[in-house]
Amino acid sequence: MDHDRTAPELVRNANYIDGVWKKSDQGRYFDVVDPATGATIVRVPDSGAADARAAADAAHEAFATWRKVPAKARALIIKRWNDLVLSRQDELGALISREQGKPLAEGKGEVAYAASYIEWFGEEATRVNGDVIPAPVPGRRMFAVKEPVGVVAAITPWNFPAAMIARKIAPALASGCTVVCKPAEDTPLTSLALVALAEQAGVPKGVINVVTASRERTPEVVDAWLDDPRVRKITFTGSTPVGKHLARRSADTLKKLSLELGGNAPFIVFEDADLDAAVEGLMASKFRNGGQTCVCPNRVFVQATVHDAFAGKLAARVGALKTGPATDPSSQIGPMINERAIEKIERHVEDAVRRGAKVLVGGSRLPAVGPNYFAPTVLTGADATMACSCEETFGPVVPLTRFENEDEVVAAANDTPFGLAAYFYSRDVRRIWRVAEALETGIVGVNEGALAAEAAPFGGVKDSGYGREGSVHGLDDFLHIKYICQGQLD
Ligand SMILES: NC(=O)C1=CN([C@@H]2O[C@H](COP(=O)(O)OP(=O)(O)OC[C@H]3O[C@@H](n4cnc5c(N)ncnc54)[C@H](OP(=O)(O)O)[C@@H]3O)[C@@H](O)[C@H]2O)C=CC1
Ligand SMILES: O=C(O)CCCC(=O)O
Repeated sequence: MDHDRTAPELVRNANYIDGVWKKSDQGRYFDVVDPATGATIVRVPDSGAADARAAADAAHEAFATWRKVPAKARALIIKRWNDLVLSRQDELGALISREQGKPLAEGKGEVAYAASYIEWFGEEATRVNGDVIPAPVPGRRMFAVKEPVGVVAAITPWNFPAAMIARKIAPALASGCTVVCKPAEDTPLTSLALVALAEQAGVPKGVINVVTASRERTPEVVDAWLDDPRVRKITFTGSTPVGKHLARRSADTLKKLSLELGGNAPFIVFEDADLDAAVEGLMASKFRNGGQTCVCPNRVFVQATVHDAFAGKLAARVGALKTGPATDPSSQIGPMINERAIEKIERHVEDAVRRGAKVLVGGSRLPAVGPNYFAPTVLTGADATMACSCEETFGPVVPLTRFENEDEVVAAANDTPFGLAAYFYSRDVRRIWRVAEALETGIVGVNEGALAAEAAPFGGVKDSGYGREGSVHGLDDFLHIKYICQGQLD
């Protein structure tokens, strides 16, 4: 690490298994690369099946004792973890920005966001209440108690390397589960740093285990967990094809699954909207993490009567965005995560233009800024035949589609296999409830572009997955319900 101030104790280059920092069984490593420059930051273990099994062994053994630690004691450890994370916000923010590319303010913001989930689930740990059920016959006592499911495998993406770890590992710890985790190839360092802080906070050995792997070896690691009947749950955030693969491969051991998968969020601007507020909301939601967020608007529908006014205001804002590395505090859009991401964005823009869309702003790579940069882009004349309307672009591209009426736009918004988030702007209260109820998504933003909050249930429907993270529902998937029935004693 050259240009940031992250202390060496937070920049780990080892797996963490059974409370020990160790290299992989085979002694292999892979490079973690700075997406802004392509330079190697550090090398971490390229693990395989033996490392995955060792992690599962440790998690299984630790489960026997961790599940019995009183909820209040677990909550105190989680609270200490939260305090340590917040006390290192600047360093962790710099590390996130370094390996993931998001601007420094967003990197630090993600640390606070991650900590909010840790704090939340620390508090929720003490509220895992059961039921006393009225018995249908005299003398009988009936109870429903909640128990941790067991070892949980957390497979996390690169776009929010801290927040995704926090909102998977914190509820697991809170409910009494133990964890094996495999972070994305592109961003293992933040996960390892968070786990180093969990260790300092007093999380006992074996309760959290992290195994890093390159894209090539990831299936070997995850398959070892999928085949292991001791792993009782998978919590995954990432692409829909990988999520479906995990669901199929979990069938033989009937694991519980939480799948937070891709989106194709519609953002609808009705003619009765406050156009300036709609532009603000779109800027906040679309350009968060450079457009690499599963709840980012992917299709923007604007009613014909206000289309040109909205497009003009939006183009002015998007054209003024500053693209550059996290080392420059004025950067608002960082590099995309890797060459594959840039290629997908470029393919979507080229396809849209070939099918008749017009580039209002941007439209191409920015090689003068660096290898993985794409200009913030606004397209007009987008339609449902274009790749940018059917697939998640995951980049800073806003395709505008003109619409005439409410029925037409709701049908278009729902015309996708995905169902994670949707947004619309309107000042008509009757329309607000009608449209919010008609949209087939797990999350709806009404006159609001920034929806994220630890107290809110986050998750989708249809091909965007199932299960909810955060909120009072966020522990449900880590628990099962046991019915205890006591008969009459003489
Ligand atoms: N819902 C969301 O927040 C996210 C959505 N996406 C969508 O997916 C697209 C592709 O991104 P990508 O990073 O390739 O997403 P992936 O779904 O491939 O990666 C997410 C996680 O799954 C792991 N993984 C990949 N293949 C397997 C496998 N066969 N078995 C088990 N685990 C696996 C990855 O490991 P490794 O990194 O080592 O391959 C990573 O930890 C994006 O453009 C975006 O559209 C991506 C990330 C997050
Ligand atoms: O799945 C993602 O893209 C990360 C979650 C973003 C959020 O919490 O808003």
